[in-house]
Amino acid sequence: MATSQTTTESAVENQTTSIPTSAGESDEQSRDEWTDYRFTSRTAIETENLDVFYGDEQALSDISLDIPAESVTALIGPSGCGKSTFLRCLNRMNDRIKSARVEGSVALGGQEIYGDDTDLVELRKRVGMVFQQPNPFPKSIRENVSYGPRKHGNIEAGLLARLFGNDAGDEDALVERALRQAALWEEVDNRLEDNALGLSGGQQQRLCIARCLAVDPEIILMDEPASALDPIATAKIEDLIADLAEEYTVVIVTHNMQQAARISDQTAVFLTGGELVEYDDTNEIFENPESQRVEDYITGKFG
Ligand SMILES: Nc1ncnc2c1ncn2[C@@H]1O[C@H](COP(=O)(O)OP(=O)(O)OP(=O)(O)O)[C@@H](O)[C@H]1O
Repeated sequence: MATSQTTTESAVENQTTSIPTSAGESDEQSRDEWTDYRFTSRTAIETENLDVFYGDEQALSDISLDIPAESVTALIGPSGCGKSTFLRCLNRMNDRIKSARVEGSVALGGQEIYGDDTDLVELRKRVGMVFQQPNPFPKSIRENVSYGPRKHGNIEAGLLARLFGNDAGDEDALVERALRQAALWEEVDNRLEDNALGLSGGQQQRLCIARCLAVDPEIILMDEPASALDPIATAKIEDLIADLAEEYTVVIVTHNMQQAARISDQTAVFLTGGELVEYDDTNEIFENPESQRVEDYITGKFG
């Protein structure tokens, strides 16, 4: 969790105190916008009236929701309903797609990210991303982890000092920390100079998570991070996600509803047409959904 962004954090605090409590707000009002007055923790991500188009095709329609910090939020829904598109809005990865047009607002810690003055490199450090297919660089395990901090000049610019205080070590300390956080250290500590492509798929995915953690993000976006992995590797990733949520805000796209039920605190259900149909505590979504369409989806009647 980045601790240097004092401005951001105070913005968050201001924002949190200005959110009305459930008293005085009807359920209908809060549900209208899927902004959450019941989750108690502070809001990490706030989207408002978010629309995304690819050319003339609308992929997301009027998405407003608040994502609480230091928790796991699952995005589920049938293929093509806009889950990945939504995820990519949160670190402006859609900017890289020529035909994509994003309208509306996304704020991180109260700070709008769709302004011309947003530093995209800084944004993507704050909001890391892990993809479906593990994609380590064809370099050593160590270089995979140290690449980001080196590229961004963080090692020299004080990331180590921030993470380790006066005992700031060196690159080794940063690499070890990230690999430990990604639950990979014990498996690779004696082969840090080996090529990362020699690791198993599950290890490669944890290495990609370590690479993301090494630049000290606040938010980790995961797009089906376990769908290419076997059940044992999947279980390790799921355990890791639970641990990460103690310190980071995790938003995960998954097709696996049992996985969403197991690992997430909140679940957002998108349905065809890029519509957010329901967003609630995960237990509510799976045990007591409000919408018939959501019930039909999670009971496998379509999708
Ligand atoms: N780069 C792109 N260019 C054009 N259209 C796109 C692009 N990416 C996504 N789309 C379209 O936007 C819609 C939403 O796609 P998206 O990948 O966000 O859905 P999804 O719910 O993540 O799907 P899946 O579960 O199959 O990964 C789909 O109709 C898709 O064809």
